[in-house]
Amino acid sequence: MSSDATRGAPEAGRDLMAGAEPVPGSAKADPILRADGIRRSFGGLTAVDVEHLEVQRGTITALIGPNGAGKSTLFNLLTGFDRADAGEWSFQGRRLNGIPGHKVARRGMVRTFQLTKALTRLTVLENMLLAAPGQTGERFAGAFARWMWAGQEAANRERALDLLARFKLDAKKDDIAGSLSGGQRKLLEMARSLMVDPTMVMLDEPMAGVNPALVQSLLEHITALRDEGTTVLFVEHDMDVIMGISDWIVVLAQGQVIAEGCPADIRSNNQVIDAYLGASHDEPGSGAQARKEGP
Ligand SMILES: Nc1ncnc2c1ncn2[C@@H]1O[C@H](COP(=O)(O)OP(=O)(O)OP(=O)(O)O)[C@@H](O)[C@H]1O
Repeated sequence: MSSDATRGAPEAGRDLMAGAEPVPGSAKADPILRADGIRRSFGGLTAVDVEHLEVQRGTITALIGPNGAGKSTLFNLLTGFDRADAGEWSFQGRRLNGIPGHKVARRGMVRTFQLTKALTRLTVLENMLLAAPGQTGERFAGAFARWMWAGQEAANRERALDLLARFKLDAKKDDIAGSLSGGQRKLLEMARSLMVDPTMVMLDEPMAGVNPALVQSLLEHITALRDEGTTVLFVEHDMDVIMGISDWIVVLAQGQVIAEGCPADIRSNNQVIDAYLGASHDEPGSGAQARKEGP
């Protein structure tokens, strides 16, 4: 891809990485997320075995690796959607072990989800409202609570409409989500995650199945989030996207962090190239695209 948005992240994000060593488990100046000894096995297979990982606040960090490296499993563990066999991890200094996904989101760390079949039957606006923070009316009874609840519903609706306008989905607010294109669904997934005003967003393959015409728009949204101060951690297979917008890259292979660094470090790291070639995958920086889904 040769677009402006992939030509290089604004310096601010990369400046934050200036003191970080390009080695697995390297310390960051101001880590928003830390994980130690996090492990998950399925039967005899160790899917994740990460000794130490820190994610720098205010940056776009990519989590990459060949198929089956453990990226999705690590995402699930960190966000409370799977249980680790061992390890400790914290977000903004608070331990997250054993905290379920919806509570992790309330603490400011949200992940995107592909639209499930049930959600595709709802309208775009209904999808947004379902992602809104907890409803006050569920906790209190009586007229005062109903009045407060109505106020909250109005605020949620206003936020949803603002976000839909930002992602250029406002004209589609009453359309059934299932009628959206692959790229528009990705925009909706991102917009949904912002309903809770997160400090950190974790994007699971934001470019998968996206028509090239919408890739540019998605990239601009991701860099805009970072420029507004939101920390972004994303899993992606498209090497052009990864090398273009990441401030820092963490490489997983067979459940372990085998390399970390800025795009230039990773591009020339032989261990990373070997891991990808060993998995018959794209060579990092080759420009080849290995999307799981078609356009
Ligand atoms: N629920 C599960 N039960 C059994 N094995 C699992 C389960 N989830 C993941 N695995 C296995 O754990 C390993 C890591 O899988 P994971 O999906 O985390 O990798 P990934 O890096 O996200 O791969 P991809 O890029 O293909 O999505 C794989 O060998 C996978 O088959």
